Amino acid sequence: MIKMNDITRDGNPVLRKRAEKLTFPLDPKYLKVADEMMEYLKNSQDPAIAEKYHLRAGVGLAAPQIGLSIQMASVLVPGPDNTIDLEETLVNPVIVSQSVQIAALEEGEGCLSVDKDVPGYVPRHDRITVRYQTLDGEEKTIKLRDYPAIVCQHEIDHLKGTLFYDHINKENPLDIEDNAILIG
Ligand SMILES: CNC(=O)c1cccc(C)c1Nc1nc(N2CCN(c3ccccc3Cl)CC2)nc(N2CSC[C@H]2C(=O)NC)n1
Repeated sequence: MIKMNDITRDGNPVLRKRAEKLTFPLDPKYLKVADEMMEYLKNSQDPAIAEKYHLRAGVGLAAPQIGLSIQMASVLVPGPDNTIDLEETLVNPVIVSQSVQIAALEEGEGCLSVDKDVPGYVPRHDRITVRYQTLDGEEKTIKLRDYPAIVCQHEIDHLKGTLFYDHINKENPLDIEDNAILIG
């Protein structure tokens, strides 16, 4: 199972590389990686397992965060009442359209690869359309908004070597355009 010491931390050059596109059929070793990344997210969201193995909770994990510079990211976004809003492993994801409307998490963003707390709004698009391939190579297009959209932008950033704090206003971290939507 993936544990915190398997997660690359800020400063590791792999987090600043553009990840390689994957070809299909996927090498079986990458299928295993996808399973392990999703398993990490599930474990990290289970208080008992997270405590037992000292896992930081996450709703997204990108392959560069476990040292693999490949275009693969898993997202597991819970909805209300133990529902699941989004559970998917995105291969070669591309944001094909995005809203002018800006949104940000009201509490800022955290990242499993960034140990320090970096306060500030991370301006992102409130709505996005993502085109990606599933693990069996099927092309899919999904439209996302609000929290799931923020999470996918954060994970797709990882595949381009971007970290969330790159987007924070350096002069005034709590500065964001007036009509930005703050997601609580
Ligand atoms: C600095 N302030 C903050 O971090 C921050 C502070 C407060 C609120 C938010 C909302 C913040 N922000 C933030 N909180 C999260 N979690 C909330 C808790 N949750 C979770 C925790 C326990 C069980 C199950 C679950 Cl589900 C896991 C996910 N996740 C992200 N991000 C940024 S996009 C990728 C995603 C990620 O997975 N990061 C590791 N940001």
